[in-house]
Amino acid sequence: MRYISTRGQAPALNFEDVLLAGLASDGGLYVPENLPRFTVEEIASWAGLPYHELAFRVMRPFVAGSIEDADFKRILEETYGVFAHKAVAPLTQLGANEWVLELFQGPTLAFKDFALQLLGRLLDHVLTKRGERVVIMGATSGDTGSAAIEGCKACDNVDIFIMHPHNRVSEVQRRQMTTILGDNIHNIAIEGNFDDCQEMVKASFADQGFLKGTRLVAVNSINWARIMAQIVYYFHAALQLGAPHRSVAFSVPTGNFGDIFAGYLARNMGLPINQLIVATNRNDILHRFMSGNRYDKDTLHASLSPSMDIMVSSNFERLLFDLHGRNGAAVSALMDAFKATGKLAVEEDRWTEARRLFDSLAVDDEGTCATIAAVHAETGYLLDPHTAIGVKAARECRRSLALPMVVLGTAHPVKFPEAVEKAGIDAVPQLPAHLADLFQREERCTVLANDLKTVQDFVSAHGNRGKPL
Ligand SMILES: Cc1ncc(COP(=O)(O)O)c(C=O)c1O
Ligand SMILES: N[C@@H](CCOP(=O)(O)O)C(=O)O
Repeated sequence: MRYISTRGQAPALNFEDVLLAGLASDGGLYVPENLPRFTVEEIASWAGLPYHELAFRVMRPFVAGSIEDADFKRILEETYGVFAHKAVAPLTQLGANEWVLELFQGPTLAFKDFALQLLGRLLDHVLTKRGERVVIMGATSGDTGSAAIEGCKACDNVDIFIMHPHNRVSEVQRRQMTTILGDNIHNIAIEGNFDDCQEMVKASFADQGFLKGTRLVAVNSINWARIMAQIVYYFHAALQLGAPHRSVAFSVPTGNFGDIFAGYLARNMGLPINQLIVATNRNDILHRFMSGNRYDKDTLHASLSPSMDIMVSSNFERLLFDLHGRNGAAVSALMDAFKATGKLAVEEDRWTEARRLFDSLAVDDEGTCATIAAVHAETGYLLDPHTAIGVKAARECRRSLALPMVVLGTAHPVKFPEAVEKAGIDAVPQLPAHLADLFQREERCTVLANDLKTVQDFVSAHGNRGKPL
């Protein structure tokens, strides 16, 4: 499998090189040159497989030629073996034909574990084979950071730098990152917002002089391997609900557009998905695009669903690439114009094409709390604020009551006690046993100004097991 850039100018890479990358050298994102497509018979034959075996079948075409089958099988079994639930991603029924896919059974209690526990193991495998050390720089609004640190903490060949917006992640999220101590783990609180952190990661890929020759790797969803691993659970959920002989709809709490883009790819690989709902909080640039063809930058607001406090949505570019007939020059021109003006719209027929599959809704904090409270009263089930936004959007935007609607349960409510309390629910859940002493653990974190050079100087001063590069 070869991977090409959405901007058409960077060299094509194989899976191993795309895993060890981030943004392409032309500023674009890597996508598979040709997407595998499975037949109805093939998909049907996967019903009932354990999660890691399904994962092998769905992802094998993407890694073939770079990772040996036997190694990949072993890595997948190890990755999903650490999840708390034996189904890995259990489905819980909320209402009539309405389900939550619990993606928070991994070690850091959010959907990021599905890709990042795998990414850490794949990096370890490839870097050990090559005898190469790398630096990772990642931006997090709360969940990617802890999952990436957990996934990479045992990798001898990695120094990982995670930037989060200072005071804009929940306390549980912050402690999940800052209490993992190791001389190759570096938490940075940036005096800015998530977009500032993400922009610094992207700018660092464009100019890597500060790394003095050490390779830079991404753990955010700009890294193709993140998206690849997230495709699997769409198959896992849909197969349990009658696919491929029946269509299924998904409502996806959305920020960087990575998770829902994985659903879009699952559909293009043959899974019958009839609707994808983009569920955002009040940071609603994607809802404004889906509902009115306006992708215009706005002020980034802090909300009760902090992981989705994102404005510039990385993976939207991957959708634009497909909407423009995979024409890199057209995407490059659009992205240049967006950088200059902060605004983007596409031709009417391309937007109509997107609307055939996607619907959207923006839900404010009040609507989020009301949904947590209503679902708790109806069923006793406690939603986290991100999943609550997905449920609200599913209920408002659903096209067919006859088809199953699956809401991606992207995080465990224990990570967001503030939203649970604001929803009027007293019984805030307990941290699971492996995190029970989280509030007693020592924290290590450096606060830095919202300034690229300051951050890059910090990375070059600590990028070799805490010592200078
Ligand atoms: C809990 C949670 N829900 C939803 C999202 C949005 O996912 P995506 O950025 O892939 O759109 C995120 C972070 O990205 C998250 O951490
Ligand atoms: N919500 C994310 C933001 C980063 O998104 P990513 O999927 O591109 O890593 C987070 O929790 O950090």
